[in-house]
Amino acid sequence: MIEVEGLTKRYGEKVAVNGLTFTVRPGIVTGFLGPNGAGKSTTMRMMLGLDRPTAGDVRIDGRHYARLRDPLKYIGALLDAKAVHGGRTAFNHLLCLAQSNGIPTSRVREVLDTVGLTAVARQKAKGFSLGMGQRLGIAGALLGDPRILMFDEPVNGLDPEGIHWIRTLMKSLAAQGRTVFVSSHLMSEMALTADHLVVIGQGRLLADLSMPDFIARNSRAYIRIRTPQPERLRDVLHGAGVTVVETGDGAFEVEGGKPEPIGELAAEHRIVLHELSPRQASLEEAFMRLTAESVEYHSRSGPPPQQWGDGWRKG
Ligand SMILES: Nc1ncnc2c1ncn2[C@@H]1O[C@H](COP(=O)(O)OP(=O)(O)OP(=O)(O)O)[C@@H](O)[C@H]1O
Repeated sequence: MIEVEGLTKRYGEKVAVNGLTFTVRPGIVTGFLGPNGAGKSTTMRMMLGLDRPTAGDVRIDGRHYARLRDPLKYIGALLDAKAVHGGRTAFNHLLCLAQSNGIPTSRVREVLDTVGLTAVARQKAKGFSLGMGQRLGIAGALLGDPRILMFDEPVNGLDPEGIHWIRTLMKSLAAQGRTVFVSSHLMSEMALTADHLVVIGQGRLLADLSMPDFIARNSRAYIRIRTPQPERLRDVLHGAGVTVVETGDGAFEVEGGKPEPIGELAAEHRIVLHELSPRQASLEEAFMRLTAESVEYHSRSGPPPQQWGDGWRKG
């Protein structure tokens, strides 16, 4: 179990992590979600004693990281897959880690086998692909057979086979009763992997709830309508007590309900409809709504300005 209480980290004026309190429980995969710059990596670094909190506390199975003897036996982490001495072979990299943590050499062979790197164990890590590097980092996390595992953005840059492999691995580690904590900025990925979600934005806790609860609260059902007579339709629906919301792309949305009565009302008033479709908001949309206020680096929505890309015509 990982217990986080009032965890805060300031870098000068910047508050990277702001009074976080939550618990990561064993037996399930807990997804740690937040937009870029939300404070996920900083939180994970403090959990591992790599950064000192400005305030607050983290306990690993009841103890501070610094108090753990042979910490790799309690908690294994993949923070940065590139943090490997490139001149070392995969085997030697793991052997160094094992020897400094009182772990037998036989375990090095076991974890190489688990992550599928046995055939390249004697190759230097600098020649590894991104996926192989990620597998080597995971082998390091598994080395001490720890009860707690932590992965920072483990699927970044991986191909579908690699993503599937990591997802299956995380679920099986949780099924063995281990605590699995995994960060991502992609809701779609977490929806397939996590049983529980901790969502942060600008260092603050935004949600701490089970995946089914997140889905129940956020997968909003609505009806999307497009018409060439928007004013008339708005008035008719308004008159019938239906609340419509304009989406900004010329369409309307009506929360909940069924499309049939709306189609019938439109027909009764001879209003042409170009679209009348029941929709379900995706979890990605729900996540973006939840974190919208706290996104640090907004991109423009919509198409780029007209003048972009016109330069080549004049040349
Ligand atoms: N050493 C540092 N010095 C100053 N500011 C920092 C430092 N480390 C992180 N920050 C700032 O703290 C905030 C949180 O960063 P962090 O890397 O923890 O976010 P994140 O959620 O992991 O983001 P990402 O998904 O982009 O990796 C960011 O605004 C970042 O610029």
